[in-house]
Amino acid sequence: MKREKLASQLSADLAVLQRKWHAAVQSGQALPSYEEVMLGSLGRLADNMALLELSVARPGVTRTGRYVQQWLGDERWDIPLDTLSPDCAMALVQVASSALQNKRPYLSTAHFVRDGIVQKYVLLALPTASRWGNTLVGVYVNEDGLRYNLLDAIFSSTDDGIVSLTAIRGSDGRPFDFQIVHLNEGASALLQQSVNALQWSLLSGGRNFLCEPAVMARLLALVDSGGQDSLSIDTDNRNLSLGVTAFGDIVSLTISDITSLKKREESFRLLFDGNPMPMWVFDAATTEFLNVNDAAVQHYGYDRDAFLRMTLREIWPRDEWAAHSLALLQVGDSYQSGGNWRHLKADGTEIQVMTFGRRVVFNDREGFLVAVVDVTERRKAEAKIAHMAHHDGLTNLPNRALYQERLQQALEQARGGGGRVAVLCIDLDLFKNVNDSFGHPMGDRLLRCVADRLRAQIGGNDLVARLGGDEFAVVLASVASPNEASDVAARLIELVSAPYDMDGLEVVIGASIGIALAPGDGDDCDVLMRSADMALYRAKAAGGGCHHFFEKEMDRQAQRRRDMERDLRHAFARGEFDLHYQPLIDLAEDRVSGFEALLRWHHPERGMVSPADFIPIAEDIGLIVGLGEWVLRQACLEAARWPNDVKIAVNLSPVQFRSRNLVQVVISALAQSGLSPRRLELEITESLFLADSEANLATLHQLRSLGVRISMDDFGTGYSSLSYLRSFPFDKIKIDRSFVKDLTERPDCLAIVRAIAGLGRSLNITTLAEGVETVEQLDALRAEGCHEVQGFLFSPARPAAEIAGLLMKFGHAASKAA
Ligand SMILES: Nc1nc2c(ncn2[C@@H]2O[C@H](COP(=O)(O)O[C@H]3[C@@H](O)[C@H](n4cnc5c(=O)[nH]c(N)nc54)O[C@@H]3COP(=O)(O)O)[C@@H](O)[C@H]2O)c(=O)[nH]1
Repeated sequence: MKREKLASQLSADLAVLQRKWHAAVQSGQALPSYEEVMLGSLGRLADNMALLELSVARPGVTRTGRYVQQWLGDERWDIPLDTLSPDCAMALVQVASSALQNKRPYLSTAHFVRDGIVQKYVLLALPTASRWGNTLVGVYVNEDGLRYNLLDAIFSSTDDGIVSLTAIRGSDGRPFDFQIVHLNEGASALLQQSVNALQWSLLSGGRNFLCEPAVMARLLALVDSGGQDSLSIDTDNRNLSLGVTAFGDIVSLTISDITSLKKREESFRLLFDGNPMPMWVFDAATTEFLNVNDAAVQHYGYDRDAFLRMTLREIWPRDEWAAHSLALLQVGDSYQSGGNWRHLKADGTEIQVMTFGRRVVFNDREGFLVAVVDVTERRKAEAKIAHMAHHDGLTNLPNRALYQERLQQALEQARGGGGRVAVLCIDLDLFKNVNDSFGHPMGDRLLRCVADRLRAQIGGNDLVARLGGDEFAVVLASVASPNEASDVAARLIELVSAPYDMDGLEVVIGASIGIALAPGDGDDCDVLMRSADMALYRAKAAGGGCHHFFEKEMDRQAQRRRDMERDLRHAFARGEFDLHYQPLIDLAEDRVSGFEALLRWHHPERGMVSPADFIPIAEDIGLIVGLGEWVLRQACLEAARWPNDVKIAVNLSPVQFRSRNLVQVVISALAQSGLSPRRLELEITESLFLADSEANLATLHQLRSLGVRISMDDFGTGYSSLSYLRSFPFDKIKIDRSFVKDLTERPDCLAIVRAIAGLGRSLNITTLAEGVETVEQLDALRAEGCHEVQGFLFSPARPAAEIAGLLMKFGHAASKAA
């Protein structure tokens, strides 16, 4: 019967039976009666029915229709289930049990294999109750028409080729050819011919790889010997694997395309053998090396054969045997060594490695494929970087970071044990001179020598560090008393001050040391270091070559200085600065020849702060550059309002020269104010020549070439005032007021003033005496031939608003007006 017809009859039968069952159910009863459902009225359907009784000692099929008898292959009635074929028994029991459990009809399907053919059956179980009180299940069984060949299904489910051959024997009884009796689609694809073309064909007449004489010979040999064989065939860029089994004259072939597998193997081999990273496979149980690549042979230095006779243990340093073995026991299917392991090379050198392993089967042995990264150089570099992070590159002494770490530790220990810690800040005296005179390479050598001497003295828990430049520091982790710290400081000063032999050149420097103690001078690193720094400042101020302990007063001074710095930074924006002007008197003409602009700071709380106090601070914090520019512009603007023959003198700080745009600022101030350059005098001090004098001289020349006049202020107070007169053509020398002050009482001062005035005359430089307070001083200066004077005798510096009055007062006969 056609499948469609079978299917429609099947669904009609199922519908009838279910309707019948439901119609037979009486109200109040769980199951309909057996008699109602099964007896009398089933007609054609009775052929497909089996009656099951499960609730008895030996469950079985009590009645069967004709169709069911064929299905069971058993025509008896009352067949115990355990004597039925298992597939039928299981299908019946499952559907009947489900129906009884649910107390309603239960539909199920089952597949059965008969003569290699798979058939699908539908089973409908109808639970009923017999009048004798037992339950009986009627099971309708019918085929749904779907059948297929099991072997074909299996064969076609694989891409592998399956071919059955039968040997053809000649008259001599020997096999000489084969006929293909069966093949699947996979074989057809691999042999590149259709199933129809191949089936029943002779291999001898074929054109595929099975027909190759070498293959045929192997197949024929196997017919004789029986058993199994396997062949590898490379054809048409494909790698094929042939499995052959002979049963008498029947030869069964399985053909697999292993091209991609081969490629994978090849890539693996390439990855392993040609890998620049050392790799090996070792046996998981014995740790024997099963394979090693060229990189491993080269890197470790064992020759391949020796390597393959070794176990892992032989490349482990003895002290790591236990740790290595334990780690191996704990690895899973893959591992990556967390830390570094050490391995031994053939020449006995140790390397640090990281290993990456994966469990593999190699030549049928369980093992691990391992890749090794030699991190020896990386670790050395890391160690070097770590060292560099904590050490000074020049002297190899600990640096500030390590110093602070150690100081912190010492403080914590002292806190716990009640000890005392001393911090010694060391600054070299005269080191700058060596650097300036002999150059930086010599300076560097000297620093290394100093470091060596300090290192030789400071050891144990104590530490000496270089903090930068010529600054060193010592932490004495435990000192019994301040005296002990003082003794160490004195010893270090003596040590550092001993002469250094630099290639036959004797170099002498000194050292100053500031000492701070904890507890007392500070409880944490920063405070303690600051305290030691303040003490060092005091030692330096005392002339160097000595040590000084921190005192609380230093802290107060430092605080005052910090306050001043803070206030100074805001003073400009708050408009707290002002310029006052002090008249300069020309003695020959007896009139005001100009004014010196002097900066004033009106502090909101402190009142008037002297420039002598705040200008050095403004210089230190770099504020003087902006402030000096403001002074210059302001003074030029003011002077532009004065008569044309009245000059303006403006003080310049050496720091302003460092800014390198001083000339531009002067040009701009002149242009902005319209003041003639001839009316501007710039006052500089000798300190300008102490550093970078070449550049500063060049700037001075540029300024002078603008037409601006240059005065040397505070003349006579520096170390080599006279020599500076040779280096630059000054327009004016201002004789320092310290000489003027005692002019009339001290012959030496008079002699100095006389000498400077004479110098001025012979070099054609105007001389001005500062700080003239008395008529006697004025007379003496006039007698010595000074050209100009300035001082309280005439007027202190006054605000701009009073200039007109001063000019009026001293415009003519100034000396008389004073
Ligand atoms: N770079 C800059 N320096 C400046 C500026 N303004 C001032 N200064 C420098 O500050 C120092 C102190 O100045 P100051 O307190 O203003 O003192 C000046 C005069 O007031 C003082 N003077 C003048 N006559 C007398 C006197 O008869 N007796 C006496 N005891 N003092 C007197 O001398 C100072 C002027 O000195 P000098 O500059 O050397 O001519 C001082 O060094 C100023 O230079 C500035 O804007 N920039």
